[in-house]
Amino acid sequence: MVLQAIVYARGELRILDQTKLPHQEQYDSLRSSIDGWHAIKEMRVRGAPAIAIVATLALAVELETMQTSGKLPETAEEVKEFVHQKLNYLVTSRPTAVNLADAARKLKKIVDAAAAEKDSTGEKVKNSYILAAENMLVDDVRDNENIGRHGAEWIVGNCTSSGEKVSVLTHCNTGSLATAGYGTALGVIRSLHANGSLERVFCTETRPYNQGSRLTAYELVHDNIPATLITDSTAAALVQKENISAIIVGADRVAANGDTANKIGTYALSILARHHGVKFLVAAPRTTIDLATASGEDITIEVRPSEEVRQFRGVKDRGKGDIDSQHWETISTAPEGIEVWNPSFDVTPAELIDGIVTEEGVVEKGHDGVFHLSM
Ligand SMILES: CSC[C@H]1O[C@H](OP(=O)(O)O)[C@H](O)[C@@H]1O
Repeated sequence: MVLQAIVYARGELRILDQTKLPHQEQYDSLRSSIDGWHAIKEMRVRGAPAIAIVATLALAVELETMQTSGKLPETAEEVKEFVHQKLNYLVTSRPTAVNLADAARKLKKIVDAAAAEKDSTGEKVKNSYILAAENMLVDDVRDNENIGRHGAEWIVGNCTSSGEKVSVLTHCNTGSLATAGYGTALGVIRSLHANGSLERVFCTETRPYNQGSRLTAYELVHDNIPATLITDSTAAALVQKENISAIIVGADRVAANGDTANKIGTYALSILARHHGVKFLVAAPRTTIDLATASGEDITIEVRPSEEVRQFRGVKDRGKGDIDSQHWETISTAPEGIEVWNPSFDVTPAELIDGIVTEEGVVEKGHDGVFHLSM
């Protein structure tokens, strides 16, 4: 059965609460942009593409409900203004990933055009928004499958001698739980596995939110892909001792020069890769490329609550099938007095990135040593 983090039908949106995984599969209904904002802020849904899709679909559900309950404003201008206001609110949920801001920019243009049409109405503007938001959901899965194909071909062509299987290392979660489906870096890994080229994937636990041990491991077990979970601090020993052909990660924002913001710990992996002569790839749809941001220095890095570091959310396993939310325990692992710095992302400089895998293909640096990116 395909793993679905986002379940959408016109007027209805449900998300798999990722704070409960891997032990509990609970879907939450989102009925408004406020519901969407909180789901993203609380990381019940996370991952750059998934954040954009859930936020924009939450507003689509809100608009559809307004119409079915007779509360949708009559005029095109009023609905256009409402959409602008709600998108401006939604983009404040998390600052680093660019996909939501990119989607908001595109959707504002779409509703502006719909509102400018002769004899436009509130309903016409609403419909233009909903259709565009629904298309983004469909486009994301198609883009991820193309990313997977291009990335797998590149790795086989550049990281192995003919016929050899590859072992790769990945960080955080970039799969069906971070997107509308299939995934970006994990999509490349799925494609390697599907074409028989994957020996094994190693995934880091990705402290402090544990996207790797809780989410990526969950996806790999679900898909029966040969995988080994390691702590973040084991990565260097792994690359030193194992034949790792490539390290492949996702992205939250790729600046115009190729500098890439991704989950904290990514920069360290890029240094490790370069030291050992291992290829380092970033996999992301072009909606993650932000040409308006010149370099990584200009990317806002989200700093999250210190409790995420101090505390560890564990579940008391009382035997199969006996786990539910009341068994969740939050165990404090550090004294209150210690100061905590908890940046959720870091920036990997373009010079340490060997390729950026997009749905159009793998972008490598030119003879001038720089990436030439397009959106
Ligand atoms: C497919 S993009 C996933 C990207 O987002 C993750 O961050 P978070 O879990 O905090 O949303 C991580 O940086 C992944 O690479």
